[in-house]
Amino acid sequence: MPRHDRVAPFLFVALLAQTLWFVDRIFCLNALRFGVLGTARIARRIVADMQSVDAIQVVGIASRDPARARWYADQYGIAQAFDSYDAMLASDRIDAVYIPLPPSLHHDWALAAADAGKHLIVEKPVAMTLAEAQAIDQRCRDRGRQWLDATAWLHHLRTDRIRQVIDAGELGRVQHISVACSFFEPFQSDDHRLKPELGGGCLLDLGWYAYGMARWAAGRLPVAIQSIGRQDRDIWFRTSSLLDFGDDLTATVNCAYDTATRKWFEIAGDQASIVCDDFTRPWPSKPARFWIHDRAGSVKSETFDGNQEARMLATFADLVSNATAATAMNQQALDTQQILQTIADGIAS
Ligand SMILES: NC(=O)C1=CN([C@@H]2O[C@H](COP(=O)(O)OP(=O)(O)OC[C@H]3O[C@@H](n4cnc5c(N)ncnc54)[C@H](OP(=O)(O)O)[C@@H]3O)[C@@H](O)[C@H]2O)C=CC1
Ligand SMILES: O=C1CO[C@H](CO)[C@@H](O)[C@@H]1O
Repeated sequence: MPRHDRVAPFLFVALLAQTLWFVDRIFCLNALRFGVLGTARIARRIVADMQSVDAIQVVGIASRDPARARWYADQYGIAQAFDSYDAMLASDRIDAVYIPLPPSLHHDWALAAADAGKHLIVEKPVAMTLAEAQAIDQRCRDRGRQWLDATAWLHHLRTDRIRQVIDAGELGRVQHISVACSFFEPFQSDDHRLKPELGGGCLLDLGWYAYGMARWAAGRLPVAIQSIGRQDRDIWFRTSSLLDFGDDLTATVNCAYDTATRKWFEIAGDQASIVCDDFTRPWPSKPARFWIHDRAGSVKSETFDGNQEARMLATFADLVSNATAATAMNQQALDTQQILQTIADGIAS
């Protein structure tokens, strides 16, 4: 056989593979097709982050108000505007939904999404109660759908590095965790954070980060919690808690709407402590960072690039494409919800 006859089939296959690769890149054939429920403020940022992830395509947005959905779609380059949340869930052009609704609506819409065969990313807090969060988890498992809470700091490269520092024993034996998250009064008019019926209050909002951070650092649920709190306008404006994780590990956690913006933690070991002053989201225009203070007083710092939201979204797309549940992340979310529930029940009684 002449040489070119032998080479031709290989050239053809290579050309075909390259063409398919280009078609896939241009038309995003394998991308996870996302729809967004509601026109939340946070969705503007997350939609932009979704649009930066190759494995994701934002194909629709739904609103209670069709004109608002249309405006939002035009403004943010989203192909389809849906006139209602139900219409979007009924669409077979949507594989997954992002749910940035007020907390009291997360449970019902997450169940509806899973029932409609959608994978889902639900904003924090996952739900109002542990029972609701567990129901979402169970329903997704029953329907073979993946879910994740949008707690982006857990996905930052910095967070992986902090875990490494702890696991490598650089802090020695970890004894105490301190966390504080706050900002001074929700300022948007009509903010769901100020409305008890929509799940308002600092405990579900900022407590999700603060108590969740303590659970993440400890790697388990506390065995006992003591809390005090202050309410204003029927919602939590401040809670402060002492958590006992057993085995001589404790934490103090504060979340509030009555102090200026704070988002810091310290994990203290018997050899050194690690301090981070912006763990929920890096301060604007600054690289993500932390400091390790050792017992001799020397300090070293590390900084990190990277977009935690984009990394979270890429992780989710990967989980869906591999049909793998986010088991550890889901457990972190359920445990966080359990801690918040215990605190709310404990202070209220
Ligand atoms: N991960 C993060 O960094 C952040 C997370 N969040 C979380 O995201 C969620 C949304 O917060 P945020 O962006 O402030 O929300 P917004 O108040 O800006 O928007 C919520 C959207 O929900 C829809 N909605 C449906 N029913 C109601 C209702 N009864 N009242 C009000 N809105 C309703 C509305 O869309 P429409 O009318 O178009 O249907 C509205 O635009 C919360 O769970 C919050 O905790 C918030 C900020 C940052
Ligand atoms: O999740 C969020 C990010 O942080 C904000 C405060 O700075 C919260 O209010 C919001 O709900």
